[in-house]
Amino acid sequence: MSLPAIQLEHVHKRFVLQSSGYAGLKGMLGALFDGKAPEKKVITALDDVSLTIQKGETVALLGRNGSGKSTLLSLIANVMKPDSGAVTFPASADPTHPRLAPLLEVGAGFHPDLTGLQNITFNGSILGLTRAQMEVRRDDILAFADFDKPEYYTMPVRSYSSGMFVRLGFAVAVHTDPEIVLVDETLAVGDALFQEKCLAKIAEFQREGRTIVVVSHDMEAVKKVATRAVWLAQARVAADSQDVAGVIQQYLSSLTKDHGT
Ligand SMILES: Nc1ncnc2c1ncn2[C@@H]1O[C@H](COP(=O)(O)OP(=O)(O)OP(=O)(O)O)[C@@H](O)[C@H]1O
Repeated sequence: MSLPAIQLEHVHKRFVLQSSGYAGLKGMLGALFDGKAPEKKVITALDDVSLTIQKGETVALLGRNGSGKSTLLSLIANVMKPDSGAVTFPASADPTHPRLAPLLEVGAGFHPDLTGLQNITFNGSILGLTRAQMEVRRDDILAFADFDKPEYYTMPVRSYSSGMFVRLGFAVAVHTDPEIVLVDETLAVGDALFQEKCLAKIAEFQREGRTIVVVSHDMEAVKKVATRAVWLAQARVAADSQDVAGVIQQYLSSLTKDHGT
């Protein structure tokens, strides 16, 4: 049996919110005058979640708003740490830092004052590739982003439209030879044509046997692309199976039950 691509073991994640009725300085002063400490609200986003994802699987995370899907993606993307438990990547050459394409907040690693061209190497280095590796990919990245005007390359990215920004961010992320691809479907990238191109790229990643984790509320899309579905409910895994249609059915019937119909 080969080593898993992603392993989550007994992962817990909580968020602590300070709530004093007022936010910021006003809240602190209010609390001082009232003589009361601000109240704390603890939100459990993930509660003892264990998952083993094999190389080449396309896993869809399903669940209602607030069930913990984005938190789970952020932990895999290493933008957040679990409070306890472990997230590792045993099949990767570096089991703590695999090559990831986090298609979550694309362009988040761009420096606003650098040009598009400079950001390709800058963002690439954040995603684990050398300058030389990014330079080889540069023309493909610019073509993928539909940057057909040379002035786009030399403008600082702070003057890009939001569409140009995410197109370049997406193009860089998908050209980093990722072992693991993380997709948040709420990411609306570019126009309909560009979205089609993104979906085609994800299908290519699947054919190449890369590991994909996708968060989606679009059950038809999940049925088409996922090889396994994980339903999160109230911060825990409620169902996990390669019978994707079966997990969707369980999830959807829980929604109808909750609405009393
Ligand atoms: N940075 C944060 N600070 C405080 N609470 C947070 C933070 N991020 C998430 N939460 C809380 O953790 C819980 C899980 O949130 P998460 O975004 O993971 O859910 P989700 O399933 O992705 O929801 P959605 O379908 O709406 O995107 C929610 O109650 C949310 O309010």
